Amino acid sequence: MADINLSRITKSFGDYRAVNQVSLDIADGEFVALLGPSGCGKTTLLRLLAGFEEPDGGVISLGGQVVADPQSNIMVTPEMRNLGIVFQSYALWPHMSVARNVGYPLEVRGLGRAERDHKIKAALDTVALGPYADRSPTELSGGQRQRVALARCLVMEPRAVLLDEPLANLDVHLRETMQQAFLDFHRRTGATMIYVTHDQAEAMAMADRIAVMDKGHIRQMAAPETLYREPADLMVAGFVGAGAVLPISNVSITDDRTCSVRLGDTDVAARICPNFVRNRAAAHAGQAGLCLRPEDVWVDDAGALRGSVEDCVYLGGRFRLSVRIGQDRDHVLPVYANRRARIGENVGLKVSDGWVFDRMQGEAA
Ligand SMILES: Nc1ncnc2c1ncn2[C@@H]1O[C@H](COP(=O)(O)OP(=O)(O)OP(=O)(O)O)[C@@H](O)[C@H]1O
Repeated sequence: MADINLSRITKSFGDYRAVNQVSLDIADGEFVALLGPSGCGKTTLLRLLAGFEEPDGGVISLGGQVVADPQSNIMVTPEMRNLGIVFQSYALWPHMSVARNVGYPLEVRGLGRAERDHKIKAALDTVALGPYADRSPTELSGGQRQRVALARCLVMEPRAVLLDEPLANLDVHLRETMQQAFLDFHRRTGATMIYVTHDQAEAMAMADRIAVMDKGHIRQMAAPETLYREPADLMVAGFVGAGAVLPISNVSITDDRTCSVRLGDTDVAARICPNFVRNRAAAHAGQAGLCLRPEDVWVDDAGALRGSVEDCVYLGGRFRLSVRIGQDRDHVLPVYANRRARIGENVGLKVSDGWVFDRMQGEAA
């Protein structure tokens, strides 16, 4: 297994920059998700890593070895990069048994029967498919087929495993089971894994770190809980997790981590992005945004902050409301409540947390 480094990678198709100056360091054994909306460049980045595309500029290294550097005319072929790749279509041969599908890359490499059988058994055991060795892939469920594809990738002892939306074809229930299967696989093998998805819940559930992509750029790369609690910009705040970003104009900075913001007729304490504090001018120029997650705001009849209920949905165990503060149409908060609320009801609110950042951050990108 190996660490992976991308430095200022760029790739255009005609005039369109699908990947724009992307730099990324992935540690040996790390599970990284590439997350972003359709067309943001995730698959192109994965294909550049795999060697199916050549970058226009920048350097890609695997385990310290440069595998792509157009300036120095270096372009190592996909076979020589030794990366395992799993796509959403499993690409299994229906006329071969599960065991033969898994062992086929070893046959191509010319390994002897005994060594092959040993590796096939170990790989199938890793994905908990030992008893299915003699079956045809046509007799397996979608999730089991995807696990065969993983085992086939594993027998090659790849430097890293690249996965491109591997669960996209599976139903919701099976997706959750397979997320666990991927996590078990990662724990058992210690493989470096790079997982492309546009599903933020999937990325949050599995990855050590998530790189959020938009229009060919990486907007932020961080642990899921950091992306959720401290989004760097408006795109990340909106794409990762539920909640709302309220434009606010009145921020008073307490110290380099905390501030107080004016909501309705009340002052609310919040955490503030340190970069934003450094650029104090922006805080007063109407660029501030307050990110509130639903669990940050609860109905509390004694709360000084008051608002009018616009929507009420039962989630099981609690209700999720939309509550408008004052007359401003932008100031609608996601709120949790222990009781049902009437539309139009005036409720008190308690805000326990919030994150203030520069709404204009990254907008020029
Ligand atoms: N071979 C190609 N020729 C021309 N344009 C391409 C090619 N491959 C990708 N693109 C374009 O580059 C952009 C990024 O595509 P990419 O497949 O990397 O996005 P993505 O984030 O993986 O999207 P999705 O989640 O929909 O698969 C898109 O606008 C796409 O149309």
